[in-house]
Amino acid sequence: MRVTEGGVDLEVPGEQTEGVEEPVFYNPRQELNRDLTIATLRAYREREDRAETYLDAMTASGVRGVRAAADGWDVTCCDLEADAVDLAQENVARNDLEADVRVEHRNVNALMHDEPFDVIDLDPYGTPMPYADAAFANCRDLVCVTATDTAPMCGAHFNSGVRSYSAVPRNTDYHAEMGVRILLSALARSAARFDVGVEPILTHATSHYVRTYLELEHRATAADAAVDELGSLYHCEDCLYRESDPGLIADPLETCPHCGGNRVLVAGPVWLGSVQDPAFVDAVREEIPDEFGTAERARDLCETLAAELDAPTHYDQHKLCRNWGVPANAMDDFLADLRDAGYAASRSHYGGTTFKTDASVGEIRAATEGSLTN
Ligand SMILES: C[S@@+](CC[C@H](N)C(=O)[O-])C[C@H]1O[C@@H](n2cnc3c(N)ncnc32)[C@H](O)[C@@H]1O
Ligand SMILES: [Zn+2]
Repeated sequence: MRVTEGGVDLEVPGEQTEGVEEPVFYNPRQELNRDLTIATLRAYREREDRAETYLDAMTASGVRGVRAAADGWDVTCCDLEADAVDLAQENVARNDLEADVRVEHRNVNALMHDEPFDVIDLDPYGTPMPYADAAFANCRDLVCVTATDTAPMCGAHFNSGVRSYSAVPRNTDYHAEMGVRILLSALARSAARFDVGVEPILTHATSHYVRTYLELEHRATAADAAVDELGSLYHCEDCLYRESDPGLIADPLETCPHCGGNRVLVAGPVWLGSVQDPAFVDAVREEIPDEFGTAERARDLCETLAAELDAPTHYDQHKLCRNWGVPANAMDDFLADLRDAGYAASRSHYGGTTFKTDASVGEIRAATEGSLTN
């Protein structure tokens, strides 16, 4: 099957569906992820012009590497599977690229330990954690990470999440964001082992995966600063009250300060810090050309991300209203009530009914209750 994506031509094996036994060499549902990757690489190089080498660590069809090479990056593609390596080589040859692209048939962990790269892109099936140490030990500037194991990360598959992320994830109404913060916590701790500090400059949770871009600083004090961004989340299952608590030692609430209930979940260590650099996200948005297949969605996503309030968890307006036994009103009116009451509030990219605010659940109720009656 012939596919064109982002201006490059690819041959990929016939019809492919995720979850079947055949390996998925090319997943069209990840086009938004790849379009944003290319835009991010462009924005990053604008800012850091020394960045030249890009490792497409799990290349499959070669699509990321070919697209990056077409943009002038010095690319190495790698895959463990011989079929993928053959396919990637064919796709590199098919595109008449000016730059040489190397395709390695190796376990990428060994490759990453052997040579440094400016940018490393980890795009495995499931959790990226088995590759994190080698990436942080040897990457110079930027590590890009996809994680598709959302059920473990968000606490729905609890034991698997604990094993993969050495943390306690909890299944809450902000499950995708729990996944983001569990993933970032594990990545920050992996990097810290090598005296590397991470700063997430772009992060999104989109249709069953999380994607994050971590800028690295190779200094022990930067690693300390990243570890300082970790902490715990306490979450009341009854009234949806939540609280964040910085530091690696949790001091869990015995009862909920809002409703007095004792069904308080504790999650952590999670990343409590920022997950974007809004100015960088704006720059990424500027690098998305109309020709990209997901241009409109990618730009909308960047716009929402850049405007998203920097708070550790989001709320779902419908879930709150259901809990309160009142019908939900228009999101813009709801957010306007919060702002009129003096709170910061924004939409969030986790879904059309989600928002962020610095108000507590009780304060949200009080600020919006006038507009939420039948
Ligand atoms: C999700 S696919 C990659 C998709 C591709 N990056 C894209 O955007 O279409 C994961 C790939 O990782 C490869 N892989 C798994 N473990 C690996 C390892 N240790 N080293 C290198 N490649 C590996 C698999 O063979 C598979 O082709
Ligand atoms: Zn409560």
